[in-house]
Amino acid sequence: MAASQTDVSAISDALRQAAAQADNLSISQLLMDTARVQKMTATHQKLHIDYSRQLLTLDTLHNLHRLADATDLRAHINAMFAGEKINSTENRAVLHVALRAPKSASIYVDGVDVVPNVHKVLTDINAFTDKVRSGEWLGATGAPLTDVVAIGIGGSYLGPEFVFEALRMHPPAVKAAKGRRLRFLANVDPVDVARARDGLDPATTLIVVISKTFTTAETMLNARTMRAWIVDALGPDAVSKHMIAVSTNLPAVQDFGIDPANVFGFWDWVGGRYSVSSAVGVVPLSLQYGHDIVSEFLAGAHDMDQHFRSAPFDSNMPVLMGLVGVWNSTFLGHATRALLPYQQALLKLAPHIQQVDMESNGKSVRLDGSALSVPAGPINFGEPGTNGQHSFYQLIHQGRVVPCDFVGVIKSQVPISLDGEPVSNHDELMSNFFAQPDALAFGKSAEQCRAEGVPEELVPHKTFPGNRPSSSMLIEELTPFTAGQLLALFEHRTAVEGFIWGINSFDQWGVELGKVLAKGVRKQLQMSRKGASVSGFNPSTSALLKKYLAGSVSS
Ligand SMILES: O=P(O)(O)OC[C@H]1O[C@](O)(CO)[C@@H](O)[C@@H]1O
Repeated sequence: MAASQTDVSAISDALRQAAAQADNLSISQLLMDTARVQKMTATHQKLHIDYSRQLLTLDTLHNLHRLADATDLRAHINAMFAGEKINSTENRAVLHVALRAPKSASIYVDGVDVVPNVHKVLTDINAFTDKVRSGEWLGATGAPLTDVVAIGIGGSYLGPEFVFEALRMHPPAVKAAKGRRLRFLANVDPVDVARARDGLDPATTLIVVISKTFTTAETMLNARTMRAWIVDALGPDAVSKHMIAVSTNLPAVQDFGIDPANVFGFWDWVGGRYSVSSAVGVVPLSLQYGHDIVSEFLAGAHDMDQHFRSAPFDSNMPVLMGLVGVWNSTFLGHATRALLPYQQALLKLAPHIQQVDMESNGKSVRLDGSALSVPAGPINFGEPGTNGQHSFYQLIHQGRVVPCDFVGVIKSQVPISLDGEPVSNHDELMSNFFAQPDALAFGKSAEQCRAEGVPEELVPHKTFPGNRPSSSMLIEELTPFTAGQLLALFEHRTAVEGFIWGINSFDQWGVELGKVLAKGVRKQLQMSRKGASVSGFNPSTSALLKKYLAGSVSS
């Protein structure tokens, strides 16, 4: 891709100069400019975003768009959709968009159209999950399998859990899930095993082992643990009825003892954290909600893919959110950003986006291996409102500056209105959604405090500096379709930022070292349980290990 380095440097210089003067800008004054506010909004179907509370002039926005052009953002997006191997350190295409493409589409990797295979797997999943849901597929005792434990971690867990929670109270999903339970088992902590199977009966439980590699230590130990639970209760032959898998590693699944007929595949061009639209999400979600609902979710994600691919950048939601992210992170130097959905059904959005964004853009080198000279991906965190208000909002109002992404829903999935209350419960929630961005932007001056009669010694404590940036997104209603749009929107925001920074957002070498060191510790614990002394570690780790071994039992 032939980005002009001269242009990029010149535009970056202009943006750096604007950032150096950003302290002179006042969000409250910028917000009085109606034309600017109108310009800094975008609507796509049932999604609307307002980023006018960013510390950003129209000139700077223009320069961010120039930066997008100079870094060949359009070409990068096209390369991703075209199946080019843009994950260069793993020599892989990045095609989660193919997972939700319609049957009529064609997307090629190494000269092979992948769309027919995607739909073949979807058809197989539909057939299998229909059988389980209808009671045609029975467990070893002849009982229907009403409960599902999905074992997986990272991308093989967080996305499916986000969608599961987003739809849990959506009335059609509630109806479709009647009589069924879906649990997730991610952590290798035995407490998580106990929590996942608490109250479940092996005779009515289906275990779905989800792992792209089928080598992830946590998932494999949890899978062996749950296999033992099934075998102890129902005998070894029960495994074929009670355990299925989702993986790209068929031989390893077979070695584990799962019937190859009950394995749903995907492909190396699906990154773990981008895999919720593959069998990784589709199998557990279809078991719970049925494939009609899951199809709507995929259609929503596809719709956002199309918007991302074809909308002009000045109305392209993922691009606009990405440009804001680059401005805040690289130019204004904000190390964090918060994702604050005012919607309990989105309680797992922030944990999922944490992985999508931080595993993707938590990088310090460019694609060519040279060191990045500017900070890239920020620390992402978040919590649903209003819970977060009673947790960490103190800091975001009066402590550090944290750019915030507020997400609100117009129509509640489960409206409640009580006689005698001034507003409905949802309006109460949304009062906070509208108030918080203004509290961050406008703050409260010492003069306002004094005018309210605040004692002088308390004035500094009760003053809010304001001028804190945020964006607000409104979604008409949270449905499978809009949940899919939302997922793809945040996936593509991350890609936009990574493309502009010139990093590889699709590898994750940073997770490897800790896994390797854990192997050495595991070996030491195994030997020490048989009496060997601790050796080969630094003094701090040795002392901690000895304390652990002295205080714990081996089981
Ligand atoms: O699906 P797998 O192969 O078990 O991997 C699980 C997770 O582990 C990672 O490789 C590293 O944490 C993630 O990228 C991935 O989502």
